[in-house]
Amino acid sequence: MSANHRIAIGRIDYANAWPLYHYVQDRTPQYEVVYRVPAELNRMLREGGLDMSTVSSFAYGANADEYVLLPDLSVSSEGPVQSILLFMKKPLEDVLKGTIALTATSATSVNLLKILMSLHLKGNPAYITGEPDLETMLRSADAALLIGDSAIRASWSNRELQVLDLGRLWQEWTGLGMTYAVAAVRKESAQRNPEAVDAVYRSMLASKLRSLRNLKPLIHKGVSFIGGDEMYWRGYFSGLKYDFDSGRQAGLELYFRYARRLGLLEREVKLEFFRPTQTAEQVNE
Ligand SMILES: C=C(O[C@@H]1C=C(C(=O)O)C=C[C@H]1O)C(=O)O
Repeated sequence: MSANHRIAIGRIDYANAWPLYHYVQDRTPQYEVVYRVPAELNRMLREGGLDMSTVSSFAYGANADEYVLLPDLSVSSEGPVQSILLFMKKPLEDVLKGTIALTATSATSVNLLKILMSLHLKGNPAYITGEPDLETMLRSADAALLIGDSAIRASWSNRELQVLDLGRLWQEWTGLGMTYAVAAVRKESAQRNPEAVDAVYRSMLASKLRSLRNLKPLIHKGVSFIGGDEMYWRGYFSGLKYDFDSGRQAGLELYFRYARRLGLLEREVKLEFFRPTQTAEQVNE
């Protein structure tokens, strides 16, 4: 991890992050990309096993002193997200005082659920955590929270269950968008190797712009790797937002304040950004 060595980059191994990485090479002289679920990336970045990664936005909040954010990159939604879903086998009023199984792969969404349950819906459920398998989870709980590709697959094959989309619920309650993942760099890595961080940043920005300009390659990848049809994937990628503008930052700051109120975060979070040599506009030209 010292200067002139390849830096290690984490990549969320879910469809929701594809636009940020689809055109980013897995290995260059400057960096190497590692694929994992968010909880694993959160841990690896915290322990210094990665220099930079897309991580749960909650994990940024918990370690904000150690990280800086790459500007203009996020995984967000303004309303329904379609892949952060609470599957309920009982009516909501029972779930509010029942047991909810949480996926062990997440950090943002499990805490978002706790915020919504407690502050918005005035519930007080018990929580258990397990592997993201809906059938197993619902054997010992009244509802189960899944994220990412597991949530997408489960939404296709469990149509008898009631489903709450947490992005939709958050927006109905706060009027704001929600940011689930951000791109964070360890401060020491950004200081030691700014050129490599800059190279990854430019490459991710370019990937985002190219992916969103023409969704077809991602839509085809979704159909062949995960299933569903082209219409589903067009709707999915159109519903997700990948910029991190001031409105989305305000949504995330509100989430951090609620998380702090519930004791889920110890400190107030201030968003701090890496200073790239090129802006998003310049990459776009
Ligand atoms: C949009 C999603 O957001 C993901 C949710 C995360 C979390 O809950 O910690 C982390 C990364 C995001 O990519 C999703 O899972 O579908």
